[in-house]
Amino acid sequence: MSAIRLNNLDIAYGDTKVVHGVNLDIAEGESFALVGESGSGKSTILRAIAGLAPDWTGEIAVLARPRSHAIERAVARQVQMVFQDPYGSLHPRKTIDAVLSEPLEINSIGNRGDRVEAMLQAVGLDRRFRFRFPHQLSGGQRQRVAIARALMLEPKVLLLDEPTSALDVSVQAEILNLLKRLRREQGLTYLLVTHNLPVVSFLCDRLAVMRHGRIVEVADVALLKRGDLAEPYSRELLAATQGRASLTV
Ligand SMILES: Nc1ncnc2c1ncn2[C@@H]1O[C@H](COP(=O)(O)OP(=O)(O)OP(=O)(O)O)[C@@H](O)[C@H]1O
Repeated sequence: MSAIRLNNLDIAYGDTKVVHGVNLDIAEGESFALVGESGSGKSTILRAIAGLAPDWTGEIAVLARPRSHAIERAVARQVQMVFQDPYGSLHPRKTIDAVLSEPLEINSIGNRGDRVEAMLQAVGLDRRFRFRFPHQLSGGQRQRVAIARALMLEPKVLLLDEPTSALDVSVQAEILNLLKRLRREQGLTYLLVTHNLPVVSFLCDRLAVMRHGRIVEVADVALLKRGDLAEPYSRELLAATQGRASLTV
């Protein structure tokens, strides 16, 4: 089954169309990357799938169900977003316990304490972090909390918007390993936006290269690793990273 299917998707901000005619079919369990130059519309596509960019036409289907333009609670339970900046995405006055309990409260899910502790363990955080505030955590620990929050409702799909680019290089590797493990353990589907081709090689099965709001190429990661992308623009992008298409973590 498709986890995410986009059919002839156009997305606009006001009068300006920034995504043009995008078609994508991402299978359940797949890890898929969107790469391309800044402003090419990658994050906008994630926002539209999450219901945060309402001005779109075409079709967005999540787990084979077309989504509407409204915020849909059923979709929100199945698709969660993780943002680049773990500093900005966590409320500074809420403890980690409050941050992780909130999605459970909103959805009237009980047994919250146990669920919060189990999730802290799943993302590799000691239980003593439970009643701390975000400013008492490192950047990497905060991103673990952001990932934990996204997973509290046991979604099928994570939309990851540059999830490691705000972190130190050594911490990036830890978070990438965590994402890889969680995907395996929980059978998650990832749609990841990144500028970092080594991250794509490490974490993804396929990628789409975007330019000016359009997809120019969809390829298997094996082709990226071999430096064998077909389109001239994709090859330029690869050359700009000086051939760094693999990452050792
Ligand atoms: N809230 C907004 N209102 C108006 N225009 C926006 C808004 N958000 C993004 N844009 C514009 O939409 C276009 C696509 O932006 P988007 O953030 O999707 O690109 P991106 O490929 O994710 O870029 P980056 O890699 O720099 O994050 C850009 O021209 C951007 O300026």
